[in-house]
Parts: sequence; C-alpha cells; structure tokens
Amino acid sequence: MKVFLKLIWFFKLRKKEYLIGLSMLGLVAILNLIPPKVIGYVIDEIGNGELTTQSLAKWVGIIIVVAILIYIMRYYWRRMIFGSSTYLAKLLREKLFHHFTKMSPSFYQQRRVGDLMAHATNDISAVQQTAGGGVLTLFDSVTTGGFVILAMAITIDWRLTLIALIPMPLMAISTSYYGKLLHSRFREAQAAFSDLNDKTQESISGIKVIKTFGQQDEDTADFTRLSNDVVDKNMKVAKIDSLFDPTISLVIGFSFMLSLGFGAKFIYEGSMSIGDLVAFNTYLGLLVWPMLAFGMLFNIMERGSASYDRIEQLLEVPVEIDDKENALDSKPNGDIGFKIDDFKFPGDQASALHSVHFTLKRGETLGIVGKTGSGKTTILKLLLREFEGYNGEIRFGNHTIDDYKKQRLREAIGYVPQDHFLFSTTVFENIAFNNPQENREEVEQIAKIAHIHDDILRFTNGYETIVGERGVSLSGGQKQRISIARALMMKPELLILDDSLSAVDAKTEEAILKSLKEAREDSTTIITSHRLSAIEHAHLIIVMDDGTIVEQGTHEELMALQGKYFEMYQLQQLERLVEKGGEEIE
Ligand SMILES: Nc1ncnc2c1ncn2[C@@H]1O[C@H](COP(=O)(O)OP(=O)(O)OP(=O)(O)O)[C@@H](O)[C@H]1O
Repeated sequence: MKVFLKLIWFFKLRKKEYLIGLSMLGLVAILNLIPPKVIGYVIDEIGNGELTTQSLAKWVGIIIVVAILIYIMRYYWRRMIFGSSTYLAKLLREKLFHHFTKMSPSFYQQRRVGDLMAHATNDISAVQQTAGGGVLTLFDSVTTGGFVILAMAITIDWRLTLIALIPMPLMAISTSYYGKLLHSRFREAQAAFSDLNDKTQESISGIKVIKTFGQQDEDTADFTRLSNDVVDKNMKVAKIDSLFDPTISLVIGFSFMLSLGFGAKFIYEGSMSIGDLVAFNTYLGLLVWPMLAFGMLFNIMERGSASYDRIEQLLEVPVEIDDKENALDSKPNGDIGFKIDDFKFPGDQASALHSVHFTLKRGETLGIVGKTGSGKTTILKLLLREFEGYNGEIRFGNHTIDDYKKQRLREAIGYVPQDHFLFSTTVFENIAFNNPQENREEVEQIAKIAHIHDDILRFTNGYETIVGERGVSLSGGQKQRISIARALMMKPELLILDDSLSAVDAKTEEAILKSLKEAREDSTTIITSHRLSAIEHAHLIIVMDDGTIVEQGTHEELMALQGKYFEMYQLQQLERLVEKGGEEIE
C-alpha cells in the first residue's frame, strides 16, 4: 500500500480523472450484480411455470441495457485511469531526463549508462502500471469483491455466503507469501537487466575496438551469459507469478464445491430456490476476478514500490554544482584570473593541480603545453565549472566564475573537447547546434573560418549531409573542424580548443589559427596542444608538468630560458626536419 501513499501527489494532480474513473468502475461493479440476479429470477419463473413472453422480454431488455451501460463506462474508466498512468510515466521520464541534464560529469563517471537507461524504461513502466493496473486491481478487489459478497449475503443467503468464503483467508496468506518472494526475485531480475543493458551499450559503442581485436566471439559469449542470466532471473519471477492463478482457481474451486453442496442442502430443506443457487454460483464466478486482482495487486505494488524507490533515489542525488542564490544572470566577459593553490578530483588523495596561477587579458591567447596527464584539461574543466572544491579562485571579468549562473558562464565559453561528438543529423544542424534557426550564410561564414566549408561542399548533400553515428563517416580532422565551427557559432567570449587541432595537418592548423585570430580579435582564446606550432604565437604560454606550471612566458621568453619548452621545441623541430627529409628522399 505504501507505494500508493508515495504516489498521492500524482493522484491529487489527476484528482478529476481518478474520481471519474473510479466512479465509473464502482458503477460497473454495481451493474455487474444485476445479470446473475436476473438469471436467478428467470430460472425460478421457469421452475414455477410463470415465465411469459412479456416477462422474458423484460429480463432480456434489462440485460441488454446493463450490457450497454457497462460497455460505455468501461471505455471511460479505462481512458481516465490508464490515460492518467501514461501521464505519470511522461512526468517521471521528464523529471529524470531533466535531472540527468543537470548532473555533473562525476555523476556519469560513477554510474553505468545501462543502469540509467533501465531506470528510464523498466522502472518507469513498473510505476506506470501501479498508477493504472494497480489502482484498478485495488479498487476492483475491494469494491467489486465487496459488492458481490454483499449481494450474495443480502439478496440470497448469508449462511451460504459465509460457508463459501471459508477458503478465502488461505488465498490472502498465500498471495502475501508469494508477494514477498516476488519482491526479492524481481529486484534480482531488474539488476540482471541493467547489467545486460550496460553490456549492450558498451559493446555497440566499442564495436570497432572489439572487431579490430577479433574479440567478437568472446563478446558474444559474454552477452549470451548475461542474456541467460536475465532469462534465469525472470524465470524465477515467472515461477512465482505462475503460482498466483492456480492458487486462486484452487481456492475458488473449493468455494464452488462448498456452495454447491450446502446450496443443494438448503434447497432440499426449502430455505432456498434453485434460481437463488444458480444466481449465487454466478456471483461466485464474479468473485474470481476480484480475487485474481487481489493477488495481482501484491505483485504490481511490489514491483511499483521497488521501481519508485530506485527512481526517487536517483532524483535525490544532489546536483553537485548548482547556481548560488542570486547568481548573476549575465554572460561573463573580461580578463581571466586563474589562481588555483590546490585541486583534487573527488575521492582522490593526490592533487591534480597545485599552484597554477596565471592571468589572461581579454582578447589574448593562452597556450597550454605539457606532456600527457600533466593537468592541461583539468585547468579547462575547472574553468567550465565541471568540478569545484578547489583552494583558490577563478575570476572571469569582475567576478569569480561561481558568481554567475552556470548557464550564462557556459554560454560565454565555446569549448571544443578532445573527444568530438557529432549528432546524427545534418552538418548544418551540427554546426548550428546552439541556434538551429541560424541562416545559411552565417553558418557558411563560420565554416570558412574553421576551414571546413570546402570539405562540406564535397560531401554528397553538402550542408544537408547526415553525419554522426547513422550518417557518413568523417575523418578525425573533419570532425575536429566541425566541432570548432560549432563552438564558434556561439560567438563565445572565450574559445577553448582542447587539443582540437591534433588531427589536422600543420598547414591547415596554421590557416585555421590565422582566421581565428582575424575573426576573434577582441575575444579570448585558450589552446592546449601537444604541437608547439599551435601555440607559438600565443600572448602567454604555460608549460605544465605534474599538475603545476613549470615555465610561463611568451615563445621568445621561453626559448631564451632554454628549459623544458626549449627542449620540447628543439625536439619537435627535429621531428619536422626528419619528416621533411623523409619526403625529400621519397
Ligand atoms: N575525472 C577525473 N577523475 C580523477 N582523475 C582525473 C579525472 N580527469 C583527469 N584525471 C587525472 O588528472 C590528471 C591530469 O589529467 P588531464 O586530463 O588534465 O591531463 P592532460 O594534460 O590534459 O593530458 P592529455 O594531454 O593526455 O589530454 C591525470 O593524472 C588524470 O588521470
């Protein structure tokens, strides 16, 4: 029953629908009592030789009218109750989705996509069933069951009613026992389904790696194992589920036996008519559904309750990085002051960043270099407010970044991540992602700055070519340049290129940087790169090592220092020379 209390907010929200639905359901329960009684009267009139054409027509007429009324009301209660439960599913789905969109990367780092998908599908449908089928079974088992029993006791014979009800407690005991068993087995089945979901998602995303390493057979075997596990666990649920119907039939059968035996006795004694016994047994038949509903009710409630708990737990996970009260509702702009004394990723002991201090004037370009894992992307993650909890402060304009609404901060930053993601839609929509209404000239203009326009024109359908998972495959460099164009579309105050030119050749890189410089004269740019040519012209270059700045200055200053930057530069020059030499030899 607890689950109905948990859903009380929803029943209040759809009060009108549920009231109409349940009233209709109650009327149907009452109308259902009429036909058995009519059958009893007809049989008694036949027995007494009183049945005339007129009286038969009257009884048949009553049954037809009742049937039509039941038909109409059934339609309406189904619409009201099941319609509302669909609405609940929609509400929960939207709530979950909205919550997911607000969560920070660490939330996704700790959870599996398959699990989240299972919540959004299976769990929501179990809760939907509670608000639909659950309400129906609860109401039917109580009301229809109650009315039938009352009709049997009041209009026919209360002694026979009591006798026929003797086996019923057996039903209550067994269904509650099965319900408990079902609960734990259902949980296991859901967990197995989550595992399978996760596996499927991972295998499909990683299909290229799986194939390259020739691991298809192993992967399929793994999938089969998990799939079998889902079947096994669901079979265990089904075994308990299958016990409900036979148990109820057995108990009802026992009731029929008792009512027939004792009914016959009462007829012989003259305290009951044959018509009454027929009507009584028809009523007993009408009790089958409420009793079945009673058994199903446990099942539905157990599932709904477990699922609702899981959804609630997920919704209760706090949004780690949220807006302050009275956060500034304006886009930040101005100088960037980055002063981080210490930062550790959540749960980590070691510092990911320490003593990272630099200032970047508006309109300047910052180059961040350093070997892999030295903390370059971490600096950007803090700037984007993906993580907090550091000692120090990050200023953007006249305020620290957490003074602004997160949405406004993000709107000011055009971030091109290392791992590009293209949506399964047209090139145009991928670029104009932030503003799909954008006109074609504007998009083309931006594509030219990102040096991808000519490539796009060579695609079969130009800007209308579908890319992404279901579309044409693009080269790494093309994807990078589309991602850059997407970020540029925002006309960001701060553009961040996180190793975003790694897949284009040196000449294209130089051309892109040149057009960026021209197009974004007054805006700030941060570039992280392994290739020093990408940051050579930056106003400030910082060299990262092991989470801290080991050198900073302009290219000339750093070269004069003859330190780490100098070494890296020399090495890369040498590599270029070797590459060129190779070309010449060919
Ligand atoms: N979400 C995270 N949780 C815990 N540790 C992380 C997380 N992200 C990065 N790290 C760790 O922080 C360190 C710095 O990583 P970062 O991604 O900033 O390096 P990077 O200099 O950008 O490297 P690359 O050039 O390979 O991109 C690494 O040791 C990495 O393992």
